[in-house]
Amino acid sequence: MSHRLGVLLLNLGGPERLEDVRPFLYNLFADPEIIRLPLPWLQKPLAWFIATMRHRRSRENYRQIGGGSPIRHITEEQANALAQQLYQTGHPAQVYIGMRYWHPFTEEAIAQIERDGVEKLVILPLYPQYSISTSGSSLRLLERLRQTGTYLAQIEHTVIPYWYQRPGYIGAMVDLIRQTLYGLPAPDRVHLLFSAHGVPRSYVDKDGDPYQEQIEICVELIVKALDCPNAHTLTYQSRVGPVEWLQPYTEDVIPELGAQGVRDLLVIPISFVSEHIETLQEIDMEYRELAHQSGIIHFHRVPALNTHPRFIQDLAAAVVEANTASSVPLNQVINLQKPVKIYPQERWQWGLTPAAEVWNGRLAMVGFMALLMEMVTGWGPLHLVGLM
Ligand SMILES: C=CC1=C(C)c2cc3[nH]c(cc4nc(cc5[nH]c(cc1n2)c(C)c5CCC(=O)O)C(CCC(=O)O)=C4C)c(C)c3C=C
Ligand SMILES: [Fe+2]
Ligand SMILES: [Fe+2]
Repeated sequence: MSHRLGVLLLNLGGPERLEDVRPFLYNLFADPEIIRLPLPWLQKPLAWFIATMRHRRSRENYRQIGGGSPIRHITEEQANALAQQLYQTGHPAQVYIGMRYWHPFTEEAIAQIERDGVEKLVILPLYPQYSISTSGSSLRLLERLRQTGTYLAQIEHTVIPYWYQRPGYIGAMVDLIRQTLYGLPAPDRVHLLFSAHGVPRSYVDKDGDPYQEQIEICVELIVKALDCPNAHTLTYQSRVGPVEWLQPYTEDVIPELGAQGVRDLLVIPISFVSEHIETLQEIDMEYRELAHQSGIIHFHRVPALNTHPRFIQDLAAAVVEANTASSVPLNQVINLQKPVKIYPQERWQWGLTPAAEVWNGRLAMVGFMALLMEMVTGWGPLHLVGLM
């Protein structure tokens, strides 16, 4: 029995034009998986506020990479390559893209899946490692869409929650690293710097986010398969906001390596599978400049996988395996992450516990004073701690 198969690729999305930056940032910060507030009613005003304060700086970064994010374009190429690979291996499927914070939105993808009459859906986040803030956020949105009775409720679905350990993906990464490394004039002098996107430390320590563990195992698998004598370090980049994120920070380690005498550095972005602002601007521009200031003479970066054939073949294989194995439903994936604490604010809403009341009072006062102060003076605690 053959079902009409669909594959839904999940990704973050990015602004396509400079005018999109502010509404994109609003969508991102309005997501409780990205900023976790104990008070649900503060989420949207705060998102508006941060988007308003941050968009100029963020827009300047997007301007430096040509006026918008390439993430949609590249994800579309990945979707086309995946559809072609599936077709050629005898598993024809329609491939859809559902972005979390920009077009094409996940809701739009589900509407198209309905129009096409897809009967079985394989859900594939384009994040190799699972984080509450990325795959978790998208899957939770889908689960909400399922529970509210959209077309998703009527069809069979299965989730591939992470795939950081798949030999095909590891092999594709090793291919790309070798290509870049052995294209350099003195490969044996090169220090390998694996740079993963960070998350707040509390996601891992308090909420059980498996992200850090998956990143660490992934890097070890790559290093083992790479089988070369070069020294390597794992760091975390792109910190936003006041709280502590996973350490060590990329921007601290680059000067340390320079001080230790490293002169040749190869940066390997590890949590992204397509080029986007954090590779093209943060690594290629900011970290390059930092490296040169730190005495590192030769600074290079391994390109993102994009449509690397071995990578696409492995995604196709993962889809076929998921489609033939017993299905992994959305609610099971989300529950699997126990004791992950997701949407704490929903819990706050239900119970007017003493703790909630104390926090309500306390935070309402402090929060509003701070917001007012910033709005009036343009300078306040949020500003100081670097969210903007
Ligand atoms: C594995 C990848 C990613 C993780 C983990 C992640 C967590 C995370 N991100 C922010 C804040 C921002 N992210 C932004 C853009 C952005 N982030 C990722 C990936 C991960 N984020 C991608 C692919 C993109 C899109 C890039 C593009 O090309 O457009 C932004 C906007 C850009 C900027 O202003 O710097 C913000 C802000 C948080 C707070 C977080 C974990 C809680
Ligand atoms: Fe991010
Ligand atoms: Fe980021």
